[in-house]
Amino acid sequence: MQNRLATIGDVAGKHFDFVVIGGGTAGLTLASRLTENPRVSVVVLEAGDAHFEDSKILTPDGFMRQLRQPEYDWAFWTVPQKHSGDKVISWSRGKGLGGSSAMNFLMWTTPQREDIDGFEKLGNTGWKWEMLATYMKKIERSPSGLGLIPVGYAHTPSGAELPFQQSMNANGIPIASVDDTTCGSWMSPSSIEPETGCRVDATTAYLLPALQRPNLHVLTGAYVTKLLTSDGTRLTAMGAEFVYNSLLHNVYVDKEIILSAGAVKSPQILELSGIGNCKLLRSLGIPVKMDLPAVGGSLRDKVTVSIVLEMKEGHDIFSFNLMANPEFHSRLNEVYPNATGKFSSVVSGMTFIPTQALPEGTQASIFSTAETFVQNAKQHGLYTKVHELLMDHLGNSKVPDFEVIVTPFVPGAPNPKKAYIALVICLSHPFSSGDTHIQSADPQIAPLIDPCVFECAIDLNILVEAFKFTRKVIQTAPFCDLVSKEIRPGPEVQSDNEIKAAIQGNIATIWHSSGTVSMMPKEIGGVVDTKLKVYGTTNVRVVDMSIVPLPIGTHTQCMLISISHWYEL
Ligand SMILES: Cc1cc2nc3c(=O)[nH]c(=O)nc-3n(C[C@H](O)[C@H](O)[C@H](O)COP(=O)(O)OP(=O)(O)OC[C@H]3O[C@@H](n4cnc5c(N)ncnc54)[C@H](O)[C@@H]3O)c2cc1C
Repeated sequence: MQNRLATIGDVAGKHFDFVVIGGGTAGLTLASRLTENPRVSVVVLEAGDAHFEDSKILTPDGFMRQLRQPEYDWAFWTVPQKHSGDKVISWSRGKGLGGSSAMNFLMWTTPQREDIDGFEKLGNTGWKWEMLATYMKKIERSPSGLGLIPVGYAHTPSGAELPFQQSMNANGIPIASVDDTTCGSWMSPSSIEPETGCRVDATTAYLLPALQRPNLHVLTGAYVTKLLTSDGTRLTAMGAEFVYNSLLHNVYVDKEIILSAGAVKSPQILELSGIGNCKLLRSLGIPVKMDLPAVGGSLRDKVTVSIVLEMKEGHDIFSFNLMANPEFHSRLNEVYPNATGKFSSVVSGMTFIPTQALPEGTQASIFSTAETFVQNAKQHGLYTKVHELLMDHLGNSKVPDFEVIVTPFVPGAPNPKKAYIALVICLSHPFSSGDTHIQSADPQIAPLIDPCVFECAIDLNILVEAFKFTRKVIQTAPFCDLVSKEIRPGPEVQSDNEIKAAIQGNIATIWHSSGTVSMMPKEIGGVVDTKLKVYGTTNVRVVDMSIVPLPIGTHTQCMLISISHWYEL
């Protein structure tokens, strides 16, 4: 396969109809779609390596060995978060072919109708759930679908998922079964090959079946530093500049440049190309090509806090540390007689919960914080259309406000022979938003990432209540019978203030960054139009998570791959 990749000689100084920047989730899906037409030539420039047949990628739990490794992960950090005691947050993004789809947790969830319909309510005519739903069905290979992504259930869940679901149910949360809401408890499907149990990412699903096409050229190790644009009131991209083996090269485009470098790097490339906030660009000595102040703004990600539990022995709960330990394999063979391939941990249990499912007093406290937020934001002229939609979500019992994920992944398990489960509590629709901007004209210097976590108090309030609710579920049968003790943050954390401090001190993200090149009308902070074209340009599009203008309550890969199929070139 490696020898089907392009060489620098195939690309440098050459012309292509389409130049796709970033061979990640969206980029490879698009490149595959575009080259279905043999008359169209496409080059993909990917900064990272190919990683073909790499067990850290193919084995579902291999991401534990990828996280923060520079070969696989851009491994960014945020700036200190001032509403979380100046904590910096690890901000992983996949590097190499497949991008973040090669290092994600494989969870496959279709988006909530209201999330996608929200795109249209922001002024993006035509972006409706029904249209996207057609593509969601087409991309899945399942008993009902003929698409390229096999979607199914992993053979080896940890064993904690069903009892947790039953305890959720005992606390009023239904087992999810209906189509019009994601709310409820689910066994999560994964993007996984049923026979081998291997990960399926954008490389395996989209690139490999297309790689033999003579009109598709993929160059790895090609780090794009800027777009080459003509001058004029409407910018036209002539090509892109990239570094390969420490040398600068150009590639030229006849039709369109498509930026698919992800929610951090796509805005970085625009700013390095002189497209962004003119004041910032001038301050860094970058010639301004297009004053587009919203580039890099509206960054949102779903923050999380975890409750880590040590599980009792003798109940066949298999966390990552046990699954990886050969001592436990004979028991695993007995418990999972039909499992094929290597034993590998997966994330299978998730529950989406609206605040309406919480006790009445709790709901009242959340709504009172929300009202205070709205009043303050309106008073200071900071109340946006996005906030308005998030308020609608909060008031809608079909739309989840938080999620609890049962994960068997606890890095540094204190006792390698015991099972540990982390319940990851995740905010579904953060109100707080921040930005990511370049801090230097040097493309090798990482941009600053400031998600402004908890700037809106309502986010912290929801997480505190979600934390208390999750603890109640942990103490409910049958799940409580499996738990030996809470080891993080620990039973001493009880009052609201103690819980707040524990959340602020342990905050993480679920890596669903979006919004930094938002699709919205320009007047309200948009960077791309409904055809995903950058305002003021004739041939620059952005197709990746950065265009998603609202936080999405579910996991993002299914939605993004559907978008990459749907949008018209
Ligand atoms: C650790 C982790 C776990 C996740 N878990 C899940 C999950 O279980 N389920 C789910 O649905 N979603 C999950 N997600 C989110 C989901 O995977 C992402 O939202 C999605 O894959 C992002 O796709 P993208 O195309 O926007 O960017 P990416 O897939 O990240 O692609 C961007 C590509 O551009 C390349 N690139 C960047 N800069 C340059 C440059 N200057 N020149 C050339 N190339 C460049 C990168 O190397 C990368 O390959 C997870 C994400 C992460 C990071």
